[in-house]
Order: sequence, then structure tokens, then C-alpha cells
Amino acid sequence: MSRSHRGAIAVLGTGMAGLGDCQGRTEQEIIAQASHRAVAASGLKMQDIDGIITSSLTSPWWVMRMAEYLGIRPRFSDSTMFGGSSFIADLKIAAMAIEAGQCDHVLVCYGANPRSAPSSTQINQMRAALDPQPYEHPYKPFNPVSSYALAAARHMHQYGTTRRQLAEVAVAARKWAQLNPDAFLRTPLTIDEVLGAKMISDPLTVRDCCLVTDGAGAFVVARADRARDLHPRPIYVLGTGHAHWHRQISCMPDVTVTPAVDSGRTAFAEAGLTPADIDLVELYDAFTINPILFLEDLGFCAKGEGGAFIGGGRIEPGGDLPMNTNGGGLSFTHPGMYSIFLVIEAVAQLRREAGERQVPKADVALVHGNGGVLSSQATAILSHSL
Ligand SMILES: CC(=O)SCCNC(=O)CCNC(=O)[C@H](O)C(C)(C)COP(=O)(O)OP(=O)(O)OC[C@H]1O[C@@H](n2cnc3c(N)ncnc32)[C@H](O)[C@@H]1OP(=O)(O)O
Repeated sequence: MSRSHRGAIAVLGTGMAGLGDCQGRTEQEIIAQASHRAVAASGLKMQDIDGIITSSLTSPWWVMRMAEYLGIRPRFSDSTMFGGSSFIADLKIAAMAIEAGQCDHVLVCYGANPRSAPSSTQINQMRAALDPQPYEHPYKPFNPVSSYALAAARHMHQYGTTRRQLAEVAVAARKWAQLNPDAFLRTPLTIDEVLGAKMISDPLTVRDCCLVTDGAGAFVVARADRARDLHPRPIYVLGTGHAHWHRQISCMPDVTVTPAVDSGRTAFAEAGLTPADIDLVELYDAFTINPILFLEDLGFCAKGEGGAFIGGGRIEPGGDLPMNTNGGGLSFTHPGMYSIFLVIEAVAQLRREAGERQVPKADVALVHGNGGVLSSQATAILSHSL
């Protein structure tokens, strides 16, 4: 029987920096800026940080570099790499470390500058740095896009999902982005524009794919029972779950069913909640097929019904299930790995600090991160109340 961490930790301050194009600044600099903002917003000083969790697509030494750069001597550090889901999976790691008495204040931070880095092809360098994928490499796929395109094509074949339904995810994200002054792309977007955009990997056009931008994010977590002494509105972590079943898409048992089935079940069980209790969702939208798969696998609708479920404006501003309320990886920002921004946006919504895009009922939020090629899935349920 595993020990529950329900409500054990709370998110205090959050910070972002270098969103979009951070020309002239390194990734280390923008991560440090986001971290200083998060620590200050937590009512702490950088020297109070005794735990750090971070990882990078470009350097295995990242946690040591960042701790050195921030001038801290952590008692607890972790840099486990789960790809894009890492910073939601990190909530469980932080809860375990804090509950075990290893540290009191954990800084989780990430950033990258693939857009403005001197080498404009940093994203391709990231691709090249990925571990070898022996069953796929000989066919020279354009990964990760091609892997997600395979999942989308299979979902369309098996369940009748349409390209218009995929496009609805991108259009909804853009409607949210139009309400977010920090979003990278804010011009209006139509279904036809998504369908008519440059094809990248059939059936995904460039508008079905997340952005390649700069950006950094950070948040601080602490023991829930001390959180109110530090921050007037701590956001409690009610449940977390993490699962991975495969690394490369050719080893995924069924490309329409993701390990979110397991991560979601674990997170909901720990929180003692069901999808009906969730007011808003922040789901890692690396590609438009992702949220459709995740809504199904997390239990918001039946397998195969995700395309219809997101229709009728349900996930848009004013809809029943607000989704990716900052504009998501499709329109807000996406510096290589994205899940840190899912947590930051959920916290803003739960604190009613989301400005024009604030959703009316924001008591319980679900955040869901995705890493690799639907490989690593991490779910967390957050609330302003225990
Ligand atoms: C868990 C996760 O987060 S997975 C997601 C990780 N993030 C990503 O995969 C980013 C996804 N988005 C992208 O890669 C980009 O936005 C793209 C490729 C979809 C479009 O980018 P654009 O800048 O509009 O297109 P552009 O035509 O300039 O291509 C950019 C690069 O991709 C290459 N490329 C684009 N399409 C293809 C293709 N179909 N096949 C092979 N290479 C391609 C181009 O050759 C170019 O390479 P270069 O930088 O070495 O010259």
C-alpha cells in the first residue's frame, strides 16, 4: 500500500521570464530570472531554497549548473528526465522529499531558448541528442511530430476523428491566447487556416504543432502545514500520478491509449476526486491530438469520443470545461518542454489572478504533462482548498 501525499505540499510563488524571444540572454539567465521571481513571490529568499529540481534537453549537468548559478547549496536535488512531463512528475518527487524531511522549500525550474539561440536549429540539435530509436531510425521519421501524427492517423481511422476536430483544439487555444497578453501568437485563427497550413507530418499541419519559442518558468513548493505562514494563497497538491509504458512510438502497445490512463487513475484516487469535480484542465498540447487522447484516458469521456467531446465550444473561453487557458503550447509558448507552464497557469487560475482569461469557477484544476512520444505521462490535481 503506497503512502498518500494528499495535501502534503502546496505551491507558493511562481515566476516566468524570457517568454517568446529572449534574444541576447542565455537559457541559464532566463531560468534564474524566473526562479528569483518565484522565490520572491513565495515570501522567501533564494538562500531559503534547500531543494532544487530541474532538467534540460541539452545538458545532463543542468541541476548542478543551476544551483551554482543561483548560489544555493541544496540538501536535496533531482534531475530525473521524463521529457516534457517532468515538471508535473516533479511534484510527486518534491512531496516525497519534503515529507521525508529532506528539505523544506523546493524550487522547480526549467527554461530553454530554442528560438533565439545562436544556432537557429537548436530544436534539431535537441532531436539529434535524443537517445537512439532502433526500430524507427532507419525510416528517418521527423520526430517527434511523426510519432504524434501516427497516433492522430490511427485515432482518425479507428474512431472517425476528423482533421476539423483536431483543428478545433488549435482554434480554442488561440481564443485563450487572445486573452493572454503574454501569449506568443494572438492573431485570430480559423479551422480552415489550420487545415490549409503547411503540412508537416500527415495529418498534422504546422498549426497542429506546438510552437518553438524561448521561455522559462519556476515554482516553489513547501510543506502544506507551513504554506500559509509564507503565502496568503497556497495552492495545495491533492493528488499526483506518473506512468510510462514505452519510449518510442513503435513500442507503444496501442497508439490511441496513453499511460495517462494510469497517471490519471493514481492522481484521482489520491485526491479522492473524479473528473466531474474538475473545473478546468491544463493538458500538454504538444500536438492537437494530445488533449483529445488525454481527455479520454483521464476519464472525461469514453475512448474514441474525444473529438466530439471537445466540440461545441466546450474547451473554449465560456465553455463547460476550460482547457489550456493561457493559450497552451500551441499559442502561448513552448520552449522544448512545457509542463512547468501548465502548473503556473493552473495556480494563476486557482488564485483568480488570470486577468481577462480568468475562468468563473476555478476551485479544482487538473494539470497533465506529456513527455517523449506520448511516453511519459504525469497528472496532478490542484486546489486552493484542502
Ligand atoms: C513532449 C513534447 O513536447 S514533443 C514536442 C516538442 N516540440 C516540437 O516538436 C516542436 C514542434 N514544432 C516544430 O518543430 C516547428 O514548429 C515546425 C517544424 C512544425 C514548423 O516550424 P517552421 O519554423 O514553421 O517550419 P520550417 O519550415 O522553417 O522548419 C523548421 C525546421 O524543421 C524542418 N522541417 C519542417 N518540416 C519538416 C518535415 N516535414 N520533415 C523534415 N523536416 C522538416 C525544416 O527543414 C527546418 O529545419 P532547419 O531549422 O534545420 O532548417
